[in-house]
Amino acid sequence: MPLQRSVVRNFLDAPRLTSADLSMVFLMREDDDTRPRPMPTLTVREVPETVRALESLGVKSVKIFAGSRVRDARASQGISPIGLMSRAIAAAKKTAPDVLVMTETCVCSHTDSGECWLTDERGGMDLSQTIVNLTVQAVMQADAGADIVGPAAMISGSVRAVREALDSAGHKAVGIMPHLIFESSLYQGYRQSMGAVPRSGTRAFQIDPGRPERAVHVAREMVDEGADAILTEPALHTVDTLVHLKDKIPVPLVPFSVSGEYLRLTDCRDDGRRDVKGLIEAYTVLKRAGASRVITYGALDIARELRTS
Ligand SMILES: NCc1[nH]cc(CCC(=O)O)c1CC(=O)O
Ligand SMILES: [Zn+2]
Repeated sequence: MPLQRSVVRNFLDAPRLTSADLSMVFLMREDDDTRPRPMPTLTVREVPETVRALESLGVKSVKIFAGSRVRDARASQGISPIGLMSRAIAAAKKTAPDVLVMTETCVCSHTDSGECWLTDERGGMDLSQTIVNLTVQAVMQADAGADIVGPAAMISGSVRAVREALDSAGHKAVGIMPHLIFESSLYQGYRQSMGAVPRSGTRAFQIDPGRPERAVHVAREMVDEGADAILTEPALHTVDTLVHLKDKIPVPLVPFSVSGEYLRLTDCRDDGRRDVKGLIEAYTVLKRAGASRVITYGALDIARELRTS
């Protein structure tokens, strides 16, 4: 029977997108680094006011990405306890202890090659040393106050190694949400902004979009290794996988709406902000599809928009 009476219709309405569904992305830069970038960035000094604005609008979590100015084959600055990542985490946590802080845990913003892996003396992939770097990074991020770390290199065994390292460092309460990444052209804005363009031109371990069964395999492996949740990216291009995985794996799925999605689905407004209505529509789809949360560069502007609409 058609639902004509609006009181009945409203009663049965699906839940709408709210600001609590969203996680805000911070791409960090140093104060004196004014190089123009395709994506919005943030300095540590700007973290407190931004976190306060997010919290007051109901956005309860942030995901932080940060690189190093000095880069080498070993990503040695990536594990610095006084690096940009540590300072950003500490600034957010000091301002608002109840705002959940997630991080990216990867070497591509710390290597001179822009690759998500370290090289050995002969220039080859050194996966075991890459994993060591990731474990040290994860502990350093947890020491600074991170609630959930995010191994993003898609290296088999890295989630387990990070779990073991966090546990032995006394960070049993810190969660792990690894990135499940499909190959895509939508990462350019991010890579250019972070100086993380891979020298080889590709990311060795990302999922070939023609092989979705591989995503299921990798997701299972991540859960077996100790993942508490899984981040999928790009968000819209993996919505089929999200729906599929929801019945297959026992952890929450959190799409990451990447730089290319932000740049393509928003419009410039007269007041300098971006029109985020297209993002709101897209994330409503993700919520319907079963996303537990959505990580997005638009969280602050969407929260403002939802408040007034
Ligand atoms: N290190 C993996 C990583 N971390 C963040 C992004 C992309 C995020 C975005 O585009 O917003 C990627 C993918 C990649 O560089 O291949
Ligand atoms: Zn990486």
